Amino acid sequence: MFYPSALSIAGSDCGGGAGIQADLKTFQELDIYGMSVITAVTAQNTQEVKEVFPLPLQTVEAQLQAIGEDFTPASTKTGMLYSAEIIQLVASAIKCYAWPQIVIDPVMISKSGAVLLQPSAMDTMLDILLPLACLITPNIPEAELISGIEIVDVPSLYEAGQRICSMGVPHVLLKGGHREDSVESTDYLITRDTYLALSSPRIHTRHTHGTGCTLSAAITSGLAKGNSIEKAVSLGKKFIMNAIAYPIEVDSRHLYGPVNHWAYADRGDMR
Ligand SMILES: Nc1ncnc2c1ncn2[C@@H]1O[C@H](COP(=O)(O)OP(=O)(O)O)[C@@H](O)[C@H]1O
Ligand SMILES: Cc1ncc(COP(=O)(O)O)c(N)n1
Repeated sequence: MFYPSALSIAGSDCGGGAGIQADLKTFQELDIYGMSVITAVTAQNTQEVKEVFPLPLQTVEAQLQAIGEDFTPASTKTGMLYSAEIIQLVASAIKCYAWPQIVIDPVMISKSGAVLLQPSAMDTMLDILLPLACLITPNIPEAELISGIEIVDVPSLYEAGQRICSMGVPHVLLKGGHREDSVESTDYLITRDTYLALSSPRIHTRHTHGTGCTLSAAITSGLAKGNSIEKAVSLGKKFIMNAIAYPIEVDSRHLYGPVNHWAYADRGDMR
């Protein structure tokens, strides 16, 4: 019996709140052996993404190969992939090494407004990466772009989720964090013919940097431990709820402050 392991293929956030850093902190907190393939280095803090440096393709490919030749992660998540060329490398590695349980967090634009996926790369993501995944976790703006459906209420949200399922992925977790008018923050786990609503109280906070990364890493951790998608998503929702509800003040200058990666209440249940 091997120790559960997970891989994050994502960008680096030197400020430590999102990207690879958020993923590895989450894996560690959930007792998962974490690995990383870095696609891009960003110079960012809680206020802005100052610069994006996509890594040379050879550098990304070498990392994928090094992992593939020596490990089989029990589950893998993708975050910031930036370009069509990087997406092609990632999809090839997933197929070549037969990595199971792929979760796509289709990171496109940061909370501070920076482009983390070139618009021209979206079709490549949908055509070649999406069909390899068991779950995709778009926020509302991402789901609108992917599905072409404007989300104004629950029926249109459900329709957008089903449209994304019809593109070749069995589960869509459509996250409700951007619905600021609501008293609850509800995420919807959508399949071609069902949906499950997962609600938590909406918290008024500046600490939302890295929420999507942290949630998808927590779900990926749950999958690595052998949970079903439904159970892994519900554990992930619990993890992010606590990480938002009990924020840490690292510095008073923060704009979109980080979440708290070690703040969940019921550790026994998560582990
Ligand atoms: N203010 C908030 N209060 C409670 N939960 C939130 C809040 N903002 C986001 N969430 C939760 O954080 C997770 C990430 O959601 P979201 O912010 O929509 O994603 P992203 O970071 O990709 O934009 C979801 O589970 C969402 O419900
Ligand atoms: C490297 C990297 N990956 C993902 C995000 C998205 O996180 P957020 O939407 O909270 O800014 C980010 N800012 N940086």
